[in-house]
Amino acid sequence: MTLLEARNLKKRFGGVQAVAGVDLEVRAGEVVGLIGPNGAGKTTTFNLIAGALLPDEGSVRFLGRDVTRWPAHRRAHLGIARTFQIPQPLAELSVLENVLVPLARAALRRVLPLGPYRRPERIARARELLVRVGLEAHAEQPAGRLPLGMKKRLEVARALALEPRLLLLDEPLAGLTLREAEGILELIAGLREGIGVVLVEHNVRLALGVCDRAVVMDAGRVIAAGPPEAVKRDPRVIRAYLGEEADA
Ligand SMILES: Nc1ncnc2c1ncn2[C@@H]1O[C@H](COP(=O)(O)OP(=O)(O)OP(=O)(O)O)[C@@H](O)[C@H]1O
Repeated sequence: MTLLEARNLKKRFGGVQAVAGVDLEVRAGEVVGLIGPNGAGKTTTFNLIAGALLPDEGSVRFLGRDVTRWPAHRRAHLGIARTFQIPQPLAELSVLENVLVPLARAALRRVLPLGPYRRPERIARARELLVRVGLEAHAEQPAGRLPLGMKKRLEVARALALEPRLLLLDEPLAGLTLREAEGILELIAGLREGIGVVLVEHNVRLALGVCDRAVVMDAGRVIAAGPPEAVKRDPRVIRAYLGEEADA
């Protein structure tokens, strides 16, 4: 089932054509890697899908509806959740409370009786989400004191609390040690059940290891798209990545 269909997206900032006609489709049950070197236009494309930016041209359809001009919060209500490259937890609150906040928001959206903020079933659900992302042992700690790798896991739990159909992950591996990154990749691989995931990542090798389909961008355009095995052998991808692969 197709969740997201973006067609011919274009976005210009002054003299820079950041996105120059991008098509992107995401189906339920797949992780799509949106890959490309620095400045390729990945973040801009991500923001056009999340609704943080509006395109100059092109369209975004989600669950069969045209959401091209919708603001981010309306898209979130319809089922598009995102994480941020730099995690922004409510630092003074505990890890558990950080998940309770979006759970209360999701209840509000579904017009369920909101009840007290800490109702037992909501706490149970928050704990389940913490188990899912491997943070159950840290539930009572202040979120601000978690190391970066765990803050990124918390971001994922907070996004999952909104019960999204599409989860957008903005460079979840940025700034992590290789070991932390491998842990997050394992977590991402387990997320795809029933939902679509878009993973923005500039490390092509790591991203290709986890995605079902890769969309590779360079200079605002899609230069290759398909299963990771095919994309890896694509001469345009090899050319765009020669420098980067040498350092990776
Ligand atoms: N708000 C903005 N104002 C001006 N130029 C921008 C803005 N956002 C992005 N750009 C420019 O658009 C181009 C694409 O940037 P974008 O951030 O989408 O690339 P990216 O692939 O996500 O790169 P990175 O991995 O470095 O984040 C770059 O040349 C960038 O400088």
